[in-house]
Amino acid sequence: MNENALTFSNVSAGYKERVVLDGVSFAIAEGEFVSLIGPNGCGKSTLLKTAAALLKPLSGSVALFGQDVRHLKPAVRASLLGVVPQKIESPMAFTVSQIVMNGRISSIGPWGSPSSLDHDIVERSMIYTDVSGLRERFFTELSGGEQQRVALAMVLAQEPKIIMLDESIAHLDINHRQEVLQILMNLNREKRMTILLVSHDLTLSAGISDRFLLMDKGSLIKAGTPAEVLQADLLSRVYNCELRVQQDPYTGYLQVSGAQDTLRRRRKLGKTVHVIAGGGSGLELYRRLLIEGYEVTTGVLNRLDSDAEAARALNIRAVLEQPFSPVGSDAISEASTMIDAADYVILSSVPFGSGNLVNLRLAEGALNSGKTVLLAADIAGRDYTEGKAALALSKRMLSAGAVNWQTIPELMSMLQQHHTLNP
Ligand SMILES: Nc1ncnc2c1ncn2[C@@H]1O[C@H](COP(=O)(O)OP(=O)(O)OP(=O)(O)O)[C@@H](O)[C@H]1O
Repeated sequence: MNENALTFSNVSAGYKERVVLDGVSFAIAEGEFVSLIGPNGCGKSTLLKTAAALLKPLSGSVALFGQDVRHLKPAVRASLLGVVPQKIESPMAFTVSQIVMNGRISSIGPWGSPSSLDHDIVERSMIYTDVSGLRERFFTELSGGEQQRVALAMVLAQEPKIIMLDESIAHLDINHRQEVLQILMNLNREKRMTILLVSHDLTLSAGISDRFLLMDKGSLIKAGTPAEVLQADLLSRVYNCELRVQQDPYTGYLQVSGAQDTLRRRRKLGKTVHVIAGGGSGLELYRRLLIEGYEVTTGVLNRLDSDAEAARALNIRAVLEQPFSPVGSDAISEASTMIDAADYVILSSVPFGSGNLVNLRLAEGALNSGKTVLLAADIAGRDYTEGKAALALSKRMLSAGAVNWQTIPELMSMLQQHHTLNP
């Protein structure tokens, strides 16, 4: 049976007041090649820093080959784990060969001098990563991709049992990326080196990984084979955009795409969407609708509402009412005119109270005049009106043909389908 190389047991970790990792548990067996994926800011680098004992867990524990990382002496830790960071800082004076020799420090010791074996290992690591031609150059004067290859050479020289790479191949050109991946795969297959690769290239990772770990907002939300994790619905939800997963007919590997054809669609669509929002619930909707090429109008909003500020910043026409006032008749008639000119009316997940219930009535009017109305689901938890009037109104609208939406990617594809069928 495989021993676990890395084990996270219910780990929470973060920075000062900010908790980033929230109860993360997983194990990576020795010899596995695992890709860690997830949107920007979800906590991937924080997870790596915690694994390398650069961050102390607030609770839970991290073990390397069964031993708590915090109890390992630095030299032992370096013999088990090497991390190639996103970016490495180096004092001006270090040359490439000095940096790579740093990888040997934990075995040489602070007062020792490199043996011929150390020199051989450094040489081999530089040859593997194609940096031996740069050996006398100062590290800080190298390009981003060259620096990444030197950082990898340094970690290879460390000869650890696990290598973790934090998007370290992102800056490499296509040739060097293939080479580095080949080196990692050879180390993995021939020397049973365990690899944990933080990656934003899901297709590339699908072709080389035994398993994926998918993170979102500090939690590990799915772990499994590429086929188990690379599910279009799941990825679209986590990355908050429309994604497609297909199998390459020649290699059988999974390919994740979507950006190109949505990009092609992103021109002016000649369709207007009126958004009923408030309290910040409209911001992401405005942003996504504009990017997709819709004309957007909004209201009625109170003047100091954060959605009113967002609409102004985005040049979105908005019907505004005085701060902290219920929606008055002038604003209602202005909003009705705006809604008449729109192709769709979308209600965000705005809370309803007596002051803005009229917005829901405006949407009902639009529905009754034949417009497509899409309501954010689960209004019950946001209904602060007397007698749950908003909930009753939304039920009536749903039975008259309004449609519920759950997530923004789902809403975007509903709109897309609708205007493909009704150009
Ligand atoms: N030194 C720090 N101090 C305070 N907050 C931090 C620090 N480093 C990261 N964070 C925050 O922790 C969260 C997770 O960051 P992290 O770098 O782990 O994300 P990530 O998934 O690696 O992102 P990316 O894909 O953009 O590299 C982010 O909200 C980030 O702003």
